[in-house]
Amino acid sequence: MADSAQAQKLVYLVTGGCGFLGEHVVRMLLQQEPRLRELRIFDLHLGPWLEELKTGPVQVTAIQGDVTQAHEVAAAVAGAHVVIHTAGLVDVFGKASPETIHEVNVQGTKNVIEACVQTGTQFLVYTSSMEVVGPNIKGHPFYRGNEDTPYEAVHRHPYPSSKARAEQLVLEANGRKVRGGLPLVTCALRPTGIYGEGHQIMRDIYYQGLRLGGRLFRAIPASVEHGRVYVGNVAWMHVLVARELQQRPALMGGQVYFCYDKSPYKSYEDFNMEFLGPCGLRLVGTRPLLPYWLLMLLAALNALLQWLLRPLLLYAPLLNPYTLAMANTTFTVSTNKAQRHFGYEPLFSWEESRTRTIRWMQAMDSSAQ
Ligand SMILES: NC(=O)c1ccc[n+]([C@@H]2O[C@H](COP(=O)([O-])OP(=O)(O)OC[C@H]3O[C@@H](n4cnc5c(N)ncnc54)[C@H](O)[C@@H]3O)[C@@H](O)[C@H]2O)c1
Ligand SMILES: CC(C)[C@@H](O)CC[C@@H](C)[C@H]1CC[C@H]2[C@@H]3[C@H](O)C=C4C[C@@H](O)CC[C@]4(C)[C@H]3CC[C@]12C
Repeated sequence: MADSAQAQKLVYLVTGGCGFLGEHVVRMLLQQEPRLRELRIFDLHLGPWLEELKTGPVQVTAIQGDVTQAHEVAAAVAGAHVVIHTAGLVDVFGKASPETIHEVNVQGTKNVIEACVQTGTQFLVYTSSMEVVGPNIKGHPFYRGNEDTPYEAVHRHPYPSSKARAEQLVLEANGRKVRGGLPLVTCALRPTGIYGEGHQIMRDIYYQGLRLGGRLFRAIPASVEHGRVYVGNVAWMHVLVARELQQRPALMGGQVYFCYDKSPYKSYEDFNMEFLGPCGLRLVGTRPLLPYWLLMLLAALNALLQWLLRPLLLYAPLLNPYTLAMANTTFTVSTNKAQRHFGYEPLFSWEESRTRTIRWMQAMDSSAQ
């Protein structure tokens, strides 16, 4: 909570503050940012849990709004010192149209940038994604790369394309004069696959395993490493970068930082079993049970079914051509740029991250009984 020795004078705005990552960012700010006077939470869907936050010393303002509506964004941003922009449509399952994904992720980000410029907010942190880099459409591996590793970032899918364009807009906006004449200072954080309390995909995979009698069937070789990072550490990096951006604008302005911690390098499926195993699930097979060409055929059939059924219902399984290609392509990061630039160290160890996630899943499991 706030330290009396440090004046509580800053106003922060978190867009997407009721999402999986956003909620952790909101709670981390209230715990770790002593200069906070007001915390504004802007989201299309406000959570009931926000009410419990309004009893503390920091003024918590919940704002129901849409980032695609420029006037709503401008009203929320006006008077804020720092904006942390996490709001986005995270869809690789074909649930939303490409146009909607672009409208939210790109136009929404444009609206946030223009709101900062028009109202005089000087600091903007954008939640980007590993997918801005890859895996690319050619399936090139990115093995323990960093922010400077050369890689052919080529995207066709609406989601990574929208994140790449939004990140580019944020970085290009660095240095623009905001109202009052001061420069806008921006940076972008690129989480790899985030896990932890509230991760909807992990929840979906767990219930899929329950439906299959407690079993999951290996589809991806164990040798394919996929970067993962604990949500609490991603939230901590957002809080720290927002603070240090104010102190070191020349160094950090216009920069990108991968989000990382000590989570082990494993395949997507093996990593998930760190949490699903203690909840009673079993991963069948030491190597993929089906040949890759058959998986590709099944993924293509899922995509065809989704298209055929769309007028009647939303069919959006985990397996589609894009998710299969992603899961089957090594993408891991090994970097210390955030540590070098603003002293980032993970707040949660791998053991703590794993324990917290397991506890969340077991609590979910008991409520599902
Ligand atoms: N989950 C991951 O593994 C991961 C990895 C890297 C980056 N990211 C990025 O982190 C951010 C948060 O992702 P998440 O996993 O928490 O997703 P999420 O869907 O749980 O949260 C997104 C939040 O944004 C809100 N939102 C969506 N459209 C909006 C709109 N038009 N106006 C206002 N609010 C809107 C949603 O209501 C939701 O609360 C996204 O920008 C995503 O691209 C996520
Ligand atoms: C059905 C099997 C092939 C199964 O293994 C599919 C897993 C698949 C659903 C996930 C594999 C990799 C995930 C993505 C990755 O963790 C990074 C992401 C970036 C982030 O910005 C949004 C989420 C995601 C695209 C994440 C989505 C699920 C996977 C594709």
